[in-house]
Amino acid sequence: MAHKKQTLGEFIIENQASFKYSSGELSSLLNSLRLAAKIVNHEVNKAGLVDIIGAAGDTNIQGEDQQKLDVYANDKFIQTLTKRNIVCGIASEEEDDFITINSIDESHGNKYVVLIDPLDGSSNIDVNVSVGTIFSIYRRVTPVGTPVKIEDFLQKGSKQVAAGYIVYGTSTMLVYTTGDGVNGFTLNPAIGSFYLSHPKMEFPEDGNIYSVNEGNYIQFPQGIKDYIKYCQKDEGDRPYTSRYIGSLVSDFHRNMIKGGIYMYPQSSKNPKGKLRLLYECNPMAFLAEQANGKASDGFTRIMDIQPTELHERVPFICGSRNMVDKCEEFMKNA
Ligand SMILES: O=P(O)(O)OC[C@H]1O[C@](O)(COP(=O)(O)O)[C@@H](O)[C@@H]1O
Repeated sequence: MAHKKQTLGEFIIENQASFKYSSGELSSLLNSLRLAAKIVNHEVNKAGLVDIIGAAGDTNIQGEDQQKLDVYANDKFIQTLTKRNIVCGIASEEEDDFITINSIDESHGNKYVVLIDPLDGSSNIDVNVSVGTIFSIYRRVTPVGTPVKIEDFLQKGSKQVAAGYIVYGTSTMLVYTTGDGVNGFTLNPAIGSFYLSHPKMEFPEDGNIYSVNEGNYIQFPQGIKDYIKYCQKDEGDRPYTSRYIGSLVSDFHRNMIKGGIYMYPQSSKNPKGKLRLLYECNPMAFLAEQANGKASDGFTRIMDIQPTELHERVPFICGSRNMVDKCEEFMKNA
């Protein structure tokens, strides 16, 4: 029975049995993500003091300038996961292609792949606004004993076995699901342990917060424009409040606690939107659905979309169930 003050380590072990493939491997994998989160958190917290903010001087496959903290977080998560002989492959926003990881006995015996956005909200790193890490975990579909292949990563979101995020904000939290609800753990920096602070997190069915970069308004599809006008109309429980941090993890986290909707739609500049299906939208969609929320591209459930490329983008609408339904209604009627 989950209880407050339970550490993340204890919770992982205690809930291992409820996990479909209740072997210890997923628990060890979650524990290695827990360790990497602490290492990166330490660097994020002192970002202003050490030479870790600003551009790293390279660009990633998305053509974005890599920030030093992006690169640092990417290295730390990959190193931590690689050393623990659990994963057979990693895909990252900061890596052009997936990384094949062989098991220590060279038998390609590992069963899990991890997809990761090591540092989400990178435009906020240098200005001391909360950022995050997003992870998505699948069991491989190709035979154990063979090197991992692209099809192990291009699985529908509905096949995820676990997903979560770390938010490096006023406090550092790790929030995750293994398909049995969503739980949030807060890091006690004095002790260096994550404690269960937010058991069974749920999106309120309705909310009064909408999160979207209104700077792109004129480029949005008519349905989104109509929904934004609906949110702003002085009628009933509206106008809603506009809140946009510019870090998906932070906007999602706030909306899950208070009730709200986050939108990164397609636009004339980004015909497929900006966010990446595999390591941004799918994991947040899994969490949203496990927390009684909803996630779609305006028409299709995000976790039903069949991926075709590692870094593909999709329009993303996610949050309180009734608000996403309303937004979809406007999209369909536009
Ligand atoms: O600045 P924009 O175009 O509004 O984009 C902000 C969005 O892009 C993101 O930063 C994702 O991109 P990164 O993973 O490269 O940071 C989201 O966290 C955020 O919601």
